[in-house]
Amino acid sequence: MSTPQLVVHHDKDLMAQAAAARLITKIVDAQSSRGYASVVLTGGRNGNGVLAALAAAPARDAIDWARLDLWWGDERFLPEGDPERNVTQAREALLDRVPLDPKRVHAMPASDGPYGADADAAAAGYAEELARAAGPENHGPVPVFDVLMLGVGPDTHVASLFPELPAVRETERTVVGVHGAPKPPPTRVTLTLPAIRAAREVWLLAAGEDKARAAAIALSGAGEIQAPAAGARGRSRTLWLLDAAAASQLPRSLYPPASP
Ligand SMILES: O=C1O[C@H](COP(=O)(O)O)[C@@H](O)[C@H](O)[C@H]1O
Repeated sequence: MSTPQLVVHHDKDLMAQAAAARLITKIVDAQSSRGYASVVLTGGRNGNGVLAALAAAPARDAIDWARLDLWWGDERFLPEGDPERNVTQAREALLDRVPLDPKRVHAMPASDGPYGADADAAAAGYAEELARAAGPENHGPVPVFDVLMLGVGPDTHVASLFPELPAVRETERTVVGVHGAPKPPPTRVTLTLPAIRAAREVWLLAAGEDKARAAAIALSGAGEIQAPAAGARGRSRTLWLLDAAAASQLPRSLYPPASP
């Protein structure tokens, strides 16, 4: 697993634009070398900020949208179309504006979907979908994602892995149902740390003052059960993309100081 690297941008808009530019390059590179790219989206303010910046970037047309697989790191287990669902927000920010192949858009099940209100069954169904997409070259039950993005919550949660809850302790399954989440809605579906760690690159997004404590805790040696963001690592790269406000409580030794 890779050691976290940090990039600190001036403010959250710049952070979102820079992350979007970085994502375009990654997707185009993967499509050029392998024919397709595979990206895991996150919900939350920072994740949706990156998607909105991508929608506004002229270079977005460099992406072959029909050869892009989209997955989700977690979902709020609510009815289809609910405005709080991560996929609904992603559609609004970007997905409805680009020519994706609907078969490659792998939304997590809704609470009125094929598994009804059973979040554990929905999680098992999504795990099967991931396993079906994993080729023999992937050596595991999930495809090797090119980039997996995670918004960092003020309590250090990533995806729907909240401190001390059972989901963050999961070591076998790739997707689990979450019950009693401290942030609404209480019922969710999430990738687990083993699934997250299958990604080539994991990008943690943290912008805003309310993320400063979480970033400092996760990057200062906390355990992943107490601070799930600390356990989110990519195989070849773990990148924290922050703005100055979110980086304000980090020890200066963790990133180079800004130029005068
Ligand atoms: O509920 C969620 O929260 C986190 C972080 O969201 P933010 O608004 O505090 O940035 C998000 O990453 C996750 O996908 C989402 O379900």
